[in-house]
Amino acid sequence: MEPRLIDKIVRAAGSIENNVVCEVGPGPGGITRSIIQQAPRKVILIEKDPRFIPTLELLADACKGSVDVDIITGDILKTDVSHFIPKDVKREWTDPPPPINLIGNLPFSVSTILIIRWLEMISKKEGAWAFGRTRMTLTFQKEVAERMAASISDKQRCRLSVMCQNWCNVNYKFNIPGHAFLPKPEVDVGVVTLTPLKQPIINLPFKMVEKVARQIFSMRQKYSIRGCQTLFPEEVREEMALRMYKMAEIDPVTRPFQIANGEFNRLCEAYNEIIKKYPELENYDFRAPKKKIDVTVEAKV
Ligand SMILES: C[S@@+](CC[C@H](N)C(=O)[O-])C[C@H]1O[C@@H](n2cnc3c(N)ncnc32)[C@H](O)[C@@H]1O
Repeated sequence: MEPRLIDKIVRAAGSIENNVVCEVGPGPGGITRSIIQQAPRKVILIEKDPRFIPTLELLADACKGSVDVDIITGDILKTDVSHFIPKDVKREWTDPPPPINLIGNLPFSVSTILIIRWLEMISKKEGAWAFGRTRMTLTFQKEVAERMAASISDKQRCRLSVMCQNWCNVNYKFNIPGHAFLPKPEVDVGVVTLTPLKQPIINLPFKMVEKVARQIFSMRQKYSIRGCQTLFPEEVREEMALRMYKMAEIDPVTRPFQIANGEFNRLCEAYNEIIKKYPELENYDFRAPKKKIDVTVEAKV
């Protein structure tokens, strides 16, 4: 990639001088060189492919004495970066973000899985988020970046938008044309920065928010209550979904992409109330092989 574009990705992270920078998937170190030039306090490189490690070691040797570089051969999906972050950079969650930056230009298939995994860690304040509201700068396929940032009524709005925006401030910085990369991807690239919010909009467990958002968006073009019904077994589906919409004061004919995050909050809170009352419904999974659950709605209301 052109040096100008590499610098642009690093600059999207803001000032990284004196920060601890964790780069995921450095490859032969294109972005790493640009990171090192900004005088960070420490650089942590996590690269899965051992063939790139000797080049990264040469790079680390070249800046010995000026920047401390840790090289970890491993899969970011299985690595807890918190082990490599100095303890003194820890901040309270409500403080401004700690001087830590996670930066990565990973294959698209990895970055999309990674952001979901990281959102769950943010929700639990684990890993890099045990140090406070650690910021991320990552590249995604342009369409995925657009979905992450999509606001209400945007045609790209989906479960990923609700999930990302529930735990983070999503800042879609800019696009990089696919032809700027080697090998050339078929699609353009979107650079996104995410800063965890002090308070999530929906303050409920990650898995529950994910389940409600997944089912509601499962029928994108239909009334949102149709997708919501799939949160419940067939016998009680219509009754329970209607109850959920009444409790949340949402019009059942609203389409999924027209539901704002605050309204999702009311829907998730209503779902939480319903499963507190009917705990046997909590593990219902529309996608699992069918089995009958004994719920007598009338008797329990
Ligand atoms: C698209 S290349 C980008 C290289 C470099 N960051 C750049 O921008 O020029 C992606 C890099 O991520 C690495 N990678 C892929 N999956 C990974 C994973 N799960 N954990 C860590 N690194 C990974 C690949 O080996 C490769 O070096």
